[in-house]
Amino acid sequence: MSVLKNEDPRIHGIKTKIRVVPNFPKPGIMFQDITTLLLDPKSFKDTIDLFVERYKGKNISVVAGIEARGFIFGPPIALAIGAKFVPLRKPKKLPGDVIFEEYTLEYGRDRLEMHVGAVQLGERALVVDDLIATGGTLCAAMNLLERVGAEVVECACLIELPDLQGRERLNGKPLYVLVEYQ
Ligand SMILES: O=P(O)(O)OC[C@H]1O[C@H](OP(=O)(O)OP(=O)(O)O)[C@H](O)[C@@H]1O
Ligand SMILES: Nc1ncnc2[nH]cnc12
Repeated sequence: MSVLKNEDPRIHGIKTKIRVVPNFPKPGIMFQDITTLLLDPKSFKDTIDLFVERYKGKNISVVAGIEARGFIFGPPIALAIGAKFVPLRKPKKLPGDVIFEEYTLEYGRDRLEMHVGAVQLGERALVVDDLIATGGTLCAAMNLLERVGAEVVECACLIELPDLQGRERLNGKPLYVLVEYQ
């Protein structure tokens, strides 16, 4: 993990709680495991607090969380800033009418779906996930929101893998991350 100048002192604690598992789920992947962070209530709370401090008062009406790990961080952020939470789900999980976007991953292909009617024209949205790798997932999430006329204010992730240059797929949308893993 890199140490950034002037970074919030809580970030160091957060970094130490993320476990890196080599060769999972495939050879060559350095898997960033946030389940170890969740075992430490202080670091978990610090993570949520840092996002809430950034987004409170920014007039965000919807937090869109990406399945599965965006469902861990998105809802507490949404509650704390007074926004609704919209789950962006993997295929065939949502019971109502959906729109979908397909994308490629560091280790495969997938699709995200969103309920029609969950987000209205003109809403201000924050997209939340645990990690950006190639950026395909966040790009698909933003496309879903923009297709229904929402404004994506920012994407927020706990971890960025900068070597994979995922930011470049976000079409200039701002991305806020707490931790970079080189
Ligand atoms: O930037 P990208 O290359 O698109 O990759 C990032 C995505 O990969 C991981 O999820 P994964 O698809 O493994 O699903 P899971 O959370 O259901 O395990 C991670 O939680 C992000 O959602
Ligand atoms: N290296 C990684 N660790 C955890 N989740 C990921 N999603 C895509 N790449 C990942």
